[in-house]
Amino acid sequence: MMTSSDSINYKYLYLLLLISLNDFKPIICIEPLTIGAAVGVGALGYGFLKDQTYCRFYECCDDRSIPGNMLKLSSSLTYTLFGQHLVKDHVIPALVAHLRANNPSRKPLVMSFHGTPGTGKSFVADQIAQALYVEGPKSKYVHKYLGRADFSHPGRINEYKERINTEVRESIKNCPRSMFIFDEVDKMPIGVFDTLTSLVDYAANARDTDYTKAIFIFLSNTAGVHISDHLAALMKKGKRREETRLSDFEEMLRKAAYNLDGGLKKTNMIEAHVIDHYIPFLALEKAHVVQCAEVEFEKWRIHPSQDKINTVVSNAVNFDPVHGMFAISGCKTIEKKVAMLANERN
Ligand SMILES: Nc1ncnc2c1ncn2[C@@H]1O[C@H](COP(=O)(O)OP(=O)(O)OP(=O)(O)O)[C@@H](O)[C@H]1O
Repeated sequence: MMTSSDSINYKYLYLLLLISLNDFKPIICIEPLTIGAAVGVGALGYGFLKDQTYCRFYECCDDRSIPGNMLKLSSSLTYTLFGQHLVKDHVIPALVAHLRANNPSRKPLVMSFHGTPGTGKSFVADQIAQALYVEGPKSKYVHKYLGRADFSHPGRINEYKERINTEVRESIKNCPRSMFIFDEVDKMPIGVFDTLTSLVDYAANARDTDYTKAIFIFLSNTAGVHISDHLAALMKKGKRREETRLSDFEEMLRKAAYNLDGGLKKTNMIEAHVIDHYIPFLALEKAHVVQCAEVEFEKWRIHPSQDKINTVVSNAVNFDPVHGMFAISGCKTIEKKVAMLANERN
């Protein structure tokens, strides 16, 4: 049986129902938006957290994976690179200026390394990659091309141009702090870099991609002999090797790169002055090759006498017939010779 208090309760219930129905309308309207927003925020948050976690363990285009450790480079070049004072003196400041947060330059850094074989061009390029990227030269942001292997046929020049253009654009779009090392540039067909000029030049900074943070390094033997001749001439005049300066070689290198056969010949990259630094790798003398041999013996934990090291170097290295003081292949063959001797001992 229904009591009066029950009927009052029903009234209240009816009122409550009205209120909640009224309230329900906006809730019904708002709900899809609210759910959408919540899902969106959730997805963003998830993506952010996932990126944070992912980039903590895997390589990303960020400060953790690309620390740009110039102190590391400076110390590794100081202790491991022999006979190349010009490289130490100029490559590090060039990189430091380029990596500065408030770098006013509106173009990528472009350096061209020149020298005879085995003077340390690839060695230095690898050390730069090692210092800039946690993954070193194996970083997915370091792109290395070999003239002979990648671009050997003059008949396929247009294909090569297209490849360089596309790969460089895509790589920089993916990570503006990418590095490109073109080795054996002297073995590449003339004109192969022409399409690169528009990317590297000041005017070419596209709206959707930041090209200014990239680094390009060209390695070649072009003008290596000219460097040796000039160095020998300066030394004959009484200049010590360590007293030679970049200005003694720079203009000569620019002209030689433009005029001698190879990937940079007659390139508009030189005409447009987009190569910031021409770095000469001086031909190595016997004393430097001995230092390389010492390092290699050290790797095998063998400590031969100085006489023994001198003998190994004399047997392994040929000196250029013109000046008689520069090792023709620099330190290039020393690693294999020492490894062979070490294996014979074991
Ligand atoms: N100046 C140097 N100081 C110390 N080690 C060196 C030097 N030059 C060369 N080496 C040693 O010799 C090896 C071969 O040198 P590297 O490949 O850098 O020569 P390169 O100049 O690039 O020659 P190429 O023009 O033939 O490619 C290096 O890995 C390094 O161990």
